[in-house]
This record gives sequence, structure tokens and C-alpha cells, in this order.
Amino acid sequence: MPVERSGHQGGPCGKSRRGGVEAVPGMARREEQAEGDNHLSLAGNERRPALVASLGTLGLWLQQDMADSAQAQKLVYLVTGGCGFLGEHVVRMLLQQEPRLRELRIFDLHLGPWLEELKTGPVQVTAIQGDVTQAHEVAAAMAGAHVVIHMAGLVDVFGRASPETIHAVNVQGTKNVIEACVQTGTQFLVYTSSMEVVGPNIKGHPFYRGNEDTPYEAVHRHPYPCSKALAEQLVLEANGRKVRGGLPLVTCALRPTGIYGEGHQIMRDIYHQGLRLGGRLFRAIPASVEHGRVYVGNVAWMHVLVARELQQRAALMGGQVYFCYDKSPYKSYEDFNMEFLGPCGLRLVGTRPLLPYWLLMLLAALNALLQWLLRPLLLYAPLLNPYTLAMANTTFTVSTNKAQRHFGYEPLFSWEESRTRTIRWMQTMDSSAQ
Ligand SMILES: NC(=O)C1=CN([C@@H]2O[C@H](COP(=O)(O)OP(=O)(O)OC[C@H]3O[C@@H](n4cnc5c(N)ncnc54)[C@H](O)[C@@H]3O)[C@@H](O)[C@H]2O)C=CC1
Ligand SMILES: C[C@H](CCCC(C)(C)O)[C@H]1CC[C@H]2[C@@H]3[C@H](O)CC4=CC(=O)CC[C@]4(C)[C@H]3CC[C@]12C
Repeated sequence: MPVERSGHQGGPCGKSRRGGVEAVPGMARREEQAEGDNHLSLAGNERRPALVASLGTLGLWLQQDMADSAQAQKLVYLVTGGCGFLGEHVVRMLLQQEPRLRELRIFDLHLGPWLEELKTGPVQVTAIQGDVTQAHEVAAAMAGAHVVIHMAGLVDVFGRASPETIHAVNVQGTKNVIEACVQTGTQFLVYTSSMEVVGPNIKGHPFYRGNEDTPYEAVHRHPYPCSKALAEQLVLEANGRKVRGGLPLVTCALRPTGIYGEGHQIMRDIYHQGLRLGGRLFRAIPASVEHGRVYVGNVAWMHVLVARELQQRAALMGGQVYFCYDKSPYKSYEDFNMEFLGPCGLRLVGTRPLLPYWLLMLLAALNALLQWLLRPLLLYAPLLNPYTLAMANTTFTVSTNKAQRHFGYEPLFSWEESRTRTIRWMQTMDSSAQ
């Protein structure tokens, strides 16, 4: 099987319930047992029509059923950043869609109160307050885990955190997760990367309906995309390293485009900005600039699937990157947001940008200057800055089926459902604010 590689160029800164054998770290005996179980399972199915025949066969089935249920719930997953916007969706999705879960560990700097409600279910939910920058905390949390989904990160393109802090969390944090896998014997690592590791680049080149192999000059200067690109590279290079017990580490990276859905903070901010402006937003970006967006439920579903299938198809999926995609329409950032803000009573004024681009750029630069001047006194971090303007103003859309080909991904939520769910969430937010 040829190994597919990502097509971007340049350095970082510059519902299937499969059974089968799981390669559980340090548990060769379990593998042997699972192979045996598989064999038994076949034998059992073949003999099913002969049910009437013998008590011996019945005994075999009973044994088989017991072995199946013992097998069914045996995996320990750890989700770093599990209390964030995407993390909460991934945690809930895992509990709904991963029948082999025995324990779900949620590792985050800030634990959410909603975790309490999950603790009464059949899966053991363990909340761990910890910091990915602290190697010992990560290693302690990871001991005995089979799969880690690493999505803890500082998502900051507004200048709230320093470049050093972004690097520490996103890059050093990822190094710590990889080393903890090696030390503790965790064999499967899924990393939540970002479209930002590819682009848009500093030159503002469009990426139009591209896929994982589309050639593109990936050059960044901003700390966030730089850190994500470095971290992704570390994760992919770690594929194949031997973990404790001697088995190879299997890694892959998912690259969501701009995520939207219930709990999306930026959407909340834009909504409140609109309310402050008397229910209006003013078009700043030409409608022709397309921006890739993907529904949070589908991104979560993709994480669940990739984590499951990575265990079955390590040779194909190890070391690979996958864009996260669904059926959300290609639109400009602002027009897309209006799909949700419109039904909540907001209006986008203008069919063309109200201000010329040079003036917006000037305002963005002014915001950056003000941020720098005010830093000793307060944190001034508006949505508009030179980086976010460049992001919003550069076409970046994805058209790929790599995830479908490699691990059978199909979006769980249609566009209509994703839209309805997001609107419903915004309307509850709206009524609770009144
Ligand atoms: N929101 C988006 O549009 C996109 C997000 N991503 C990636 O998805 C991941 C999740 O992003 P979101 O849920 O949007 O962000 P978020 O900020 O809502 O969630 C990140 C979580 O990580 C936790 N965290 C931060 N620093 C930590 C530390 N030092 N130790 C432990 N936990 C820490 C935070 O407390 C938070 O719960 C990130 O890695 C991000 O880069 C990728 C593409 C798009
Ligand atoms: C905040 C930006 C929109 C500002 C509009 C303006 C200029 C009129 O005020 C957002 C435009 C594009 C967004 C980013 C994009 O979706 C890709 C991302 C991927 C990530 O991994 C994290 C988030 C983000 C950087 C996202 C952040 C907001 C925008 C810059």
C-alpha cells in the first residue's frame, strides 16, 4: 500500500463497530486471547443453524458471549483539552459511539461542571485537572491508556497570550504527550491539528477546494499556525517509535477547517458585537472569498472514527494527515455566519465591503498598535487585527475524500442538521441572555 503524504511544501515556520484484534500495549496475552476469540466467534456463527443439535454448542456460545462482553468494554481513552469547545463534543461523542470504552479520562487545565453529569453512566469518566506543559502530569494521566486524543491547545490569533506561552502549550505540550506515550506504552495517538498548518500563508495565496496532496507554499509567521505546524510534524515523525512493551506508536493528525457549532466562542462574540451595533453587522470581506467551515459534531465524529480505525488499519493510517470536512457550504466567513446569525435577528449590511481593504488594513494595524501600547495596563484583543483580516480575506477551502477512503468517514450530521443545531444553540443563548 503506497504511503500517502501531505502535499504542502515548506517547513512549519517558514457507525461501524468493528471487532477484531486490538494491539493493546504491553498486553500480548490479550492479543493472543483476542485472536482466539475471533476464531471462536467464526466457529460460533457457523454453527448457529445447528442450535438444536447439542448442549455442547450452546455452552460454546455462552462462553463466547461472555468473552465478547468482557472484550467489549476494555479500552481506556484519554482526551487532552476535553473540556474545550471541540473537546466537549468529542467526549460526548465517544460516550455515545464507542462501545469498547471502559474508561474515559478527560485531561484539562480547567475542568467543566458538565463533567459531573457524565459520571453516572456505564463508562468510568475520570476528570483530571492538569497542564500539558508539565511532563510528569501528562505521564501520570496517561498510564494504562490505550488511545490518546490530544487536542489541548492555546487557540489564540488575537494576541491574548505571548508567543512563548503558545509555543509551550502547543509544541512542548505535544512533545510531552508523545514522550508519555513512549514511556507508558500508549500505542495510539490522534492529534488535533488545524487547516492553519497549511494556510492561508503569509502571501495570501488562495487554497481553492484543495486536498491533502494539493501543493501549497505553507509559510507562516504567526505563533499559532507555527506552533500547530511544529506540533503536527512532531506527531507524524513519532509514528513508528517503539513504546514501552516494544510495540510501535501509531499516530495521525486531523486538520479541521474553521469549526462552528454549539459552544463556539467566536460566534458568540460576533453575535454580541451585532447586538451592540443595533442588530447589524457590516460586510468587511468580499462575498467571493470562500472560507472552509466544518460542523463540530462532524469533527468530533471524525475523531472517534479515526481513533477506532487507527487500531485496525495502522499500516494505512499511521503517519497520515486528514482534513476534517463535511457538507457545509462554501461561503465567505461572514456569509456563512449569517446562516446562524440571520435567524437570530442579525442583518449583514452591504452586498460589497463597506470599507476599502486598505482602510481595514489600517484599522487592523491600529488595533495591533493599541494592543501593544495598552498591554501594561489591560488586555485589548479585538477580533480585527492584521492576521485575522488576512485569514478572513483569503480563500481557503477543502474538497477531499481521503478520510472516507482510509477509514470510511461519512459526516454524521447533514448540513441542515448542523445548521439547525447551531441556530437552536444560539437561540437558547439569546433567551438566556435576556
Ligand atoms: N476552533 C477551531 O476552529 C479549530 C480548532 N482546532 C484545534 O482544535 C483543538 C481544540 O480547539 P478548541 O476546542 O476550539 O479550543 P478551546 O480553547 O475551546 O479548547 C482547548 C482546551 O485546551 C485546554 N488547555 C489549554 N491549555 C492547556 C494546558 N496547558 N494543559 C491542559 N489543557 C489545556 C483548555 O482549557 C481548553 O479546554 C485545538 O488544538 C485547536 O488548535 C483546529 C482547527 C480549528
Ligand atoms: C476572527 C476572524 C474573522 C474576523 C472578521 C473581521 C476581519 C471582519 O473582523 C476569523 C476569520 C478566520 C478565522 C480562523 C479560521 O477559521 C481558521 C482557524 C483555525 C484554527 O485552528 C483556530 C481558529 C482559526 C484561526 C479561526 C480564528 C478566527 C478567524 C481568524
